[in-house]
Amino acid sequence: MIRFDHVSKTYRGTKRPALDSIDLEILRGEFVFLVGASGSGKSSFLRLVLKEDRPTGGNIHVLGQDLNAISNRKVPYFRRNLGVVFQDFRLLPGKNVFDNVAFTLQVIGKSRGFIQEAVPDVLQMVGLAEKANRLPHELSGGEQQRVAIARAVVNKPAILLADEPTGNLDPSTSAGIMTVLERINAGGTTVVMATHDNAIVDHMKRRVVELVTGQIVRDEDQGGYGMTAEIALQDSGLTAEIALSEGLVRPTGPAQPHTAPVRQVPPMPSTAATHVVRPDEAEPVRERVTVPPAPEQATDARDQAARQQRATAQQQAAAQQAAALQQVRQNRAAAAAGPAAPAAPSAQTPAAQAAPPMPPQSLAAQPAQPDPRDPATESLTLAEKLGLRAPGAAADPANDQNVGPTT
Ligand SMILES: Nc1ncnc2c1ncn2[C@@H]1O[C@H](COP(=O)(O)OP(=O)(O)OP(=O)(O)O)[C@@H](O)[C@H]1O
Repeated sequence: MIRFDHVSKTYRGTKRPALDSIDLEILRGEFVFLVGASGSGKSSFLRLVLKEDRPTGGNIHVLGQDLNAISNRKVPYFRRNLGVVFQDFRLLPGKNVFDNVAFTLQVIGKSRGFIQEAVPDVLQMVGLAEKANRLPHELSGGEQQRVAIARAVVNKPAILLADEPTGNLDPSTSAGIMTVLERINAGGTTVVMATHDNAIVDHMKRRVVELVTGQIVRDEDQGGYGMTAEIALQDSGLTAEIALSEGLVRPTGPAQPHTAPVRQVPPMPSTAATHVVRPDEAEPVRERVTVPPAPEQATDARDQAARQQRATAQQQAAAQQAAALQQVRQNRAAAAAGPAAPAAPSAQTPAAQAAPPMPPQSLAAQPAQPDPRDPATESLTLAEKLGLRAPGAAADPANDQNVGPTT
């Protein structure tokens, strides 16, 4: 469904790659959390999947297509298979809920009849059937995000990419959003979600892929948020090499075959739920959701072997990770206290002992660098970013489509 082979991305004017030889395979029906400190490469990963950007090395396949082989002209058609949700909702302020969702379908030329049927269906699924006539500013943040999700999935994409969809929401509203995303995933849509929300990741127990300075340092079934993801890179000087050498994470090899079963979850109530649905609480979904055919199949045997391998490695790594993290924190505290208070030796982890303490000066070595964004991408309209219209293509004056730039 999504396959990265040795994929690297180095932005113009930067030396360090944002993504550094990534190998990863995500199969149909999976729900994958992408975690990692700020600047670790999560959004870059999502942008590459969306073909919003080009890798500087390696190959990406999405839905069986080699992204290098898709011409710019065909990108909007490719993107119709993908839904995207952002932290900041990106709704059209002058359009009501119904029209915000219908917008996607209008742009790709769906009939009025189809729209009249599909939009209420999807609004029902996200629990907003009663609010179809509201304007975005008349909705709560969680409701606005559900409109954005409805818009992203109304065309029944095979893949939903979500970049910190709960980033602006309180915990209980976030839980409601996750219920919606689980429901969408249960309908067969593969969900890849970049997040800093440790509570959600820990609670949902889904596959977790962790990035440190552009490298995958952890790929774990039913994983938790993890420890390295809690440490802001700018604050720690942590790199993938340090994380690996200190045993904070276990090394990962090339992409492993992996299959996640598609689960069924209950229908959404008309108000946001404050409870994240767990697999063992699942009931059949009522909404009409298209399950796209699997472009590739992993065998049960391969899947089991991969899961077994991960489970064993996770158990072995767990104790080591805890000890190593404690050592890193001790080292940082000691370094912050200055030379009069050297780091206390610890018998817990040899690797952690061998590693140099991380002084606060290292923070300056990796400042947050909001490097200039690619002007070509920045100038895209919302319709173009959603992949609904080819970049530069004429907007339909009958519809309010010529919006954006949106960032
Ligand atoms: N268009 C760009 N031009 C130059 N550098 C960029 C660009 N986009 C991202 N970067 C850099 O690439 C690295 C990875 O950024 P990315 O946005 O992928 O990280 P992230 O994990 O999504 O961070 P956050 O959690 O803060 O959103 C960072 O060092 C960032 O400054």
